[in-house]
Amino acid sequence: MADLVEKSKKLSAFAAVDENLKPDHKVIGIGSGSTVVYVAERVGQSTNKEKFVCIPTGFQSKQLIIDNGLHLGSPEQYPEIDIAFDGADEIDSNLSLIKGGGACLFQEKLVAASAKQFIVVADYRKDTGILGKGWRKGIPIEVVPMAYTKVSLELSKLGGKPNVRSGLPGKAGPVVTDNGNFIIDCDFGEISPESVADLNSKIKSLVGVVETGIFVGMAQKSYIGNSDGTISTKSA
Ligand SMILES: O=C(CO)[C@H](O)[C@H](O)COP(=O)(O)O
Repeated sequence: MADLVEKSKKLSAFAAVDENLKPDHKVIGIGSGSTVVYVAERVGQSTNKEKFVCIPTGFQSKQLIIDNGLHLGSPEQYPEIDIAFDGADEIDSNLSLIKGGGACLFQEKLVAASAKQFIVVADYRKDTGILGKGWRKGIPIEVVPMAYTKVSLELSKLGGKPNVRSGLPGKAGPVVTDNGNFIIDCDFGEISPESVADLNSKIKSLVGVVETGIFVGMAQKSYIGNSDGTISTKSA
């Protein structure tokens, strides 16, 4: 099972890079997580790799770029990105995503929003069609630390079950993001594809919320590695 999942991650990542990375691309967004490890590996195998500048979505992503011998850039230097690749925690039928399982959602959204093309790579477990169906930990929401109780209260009023993400066993107290903030995981149950944008706007409007892990209308194409060794693609 674990081997099948790993193979499908690699399959999706390699196919996404091979089919979408073009000779005229210069600035590439590299996401976070275990699937993107294979994206960075494939980009690093490119004969053109010297001319790429790669923009990370967090600390792990930065290390992947360096370890694969790629040039590192920053979002400040490159507000326009030719193409970005990233993983997802769940994907719905409209290519809306839950992201932030690795607590990198702010920079992931910044990079995706700066990219002309945003491609999602994932194994077959992520493609459930409905957000909240397979990913039961809740929507990751990055909040300014001093606002976490206020935001939690308001998320409850919106019908969610908020939970500040713990840093245990590695750290006593909450997870602290690369930006010095907390993550609230808020369970809203299953979210129909039609109501995702509205829920996202409501969460985003709460004072203290830096960004949500709901990505609506951002992914242009998904590459899903299936358990039988095939790949399914979908375009928005
Ligand atoms: O959003 C993310 C990190 O914040 C990741 O993209 C998401 O968690 C998917 O990770 P993986 O490829 O390991 O399943």
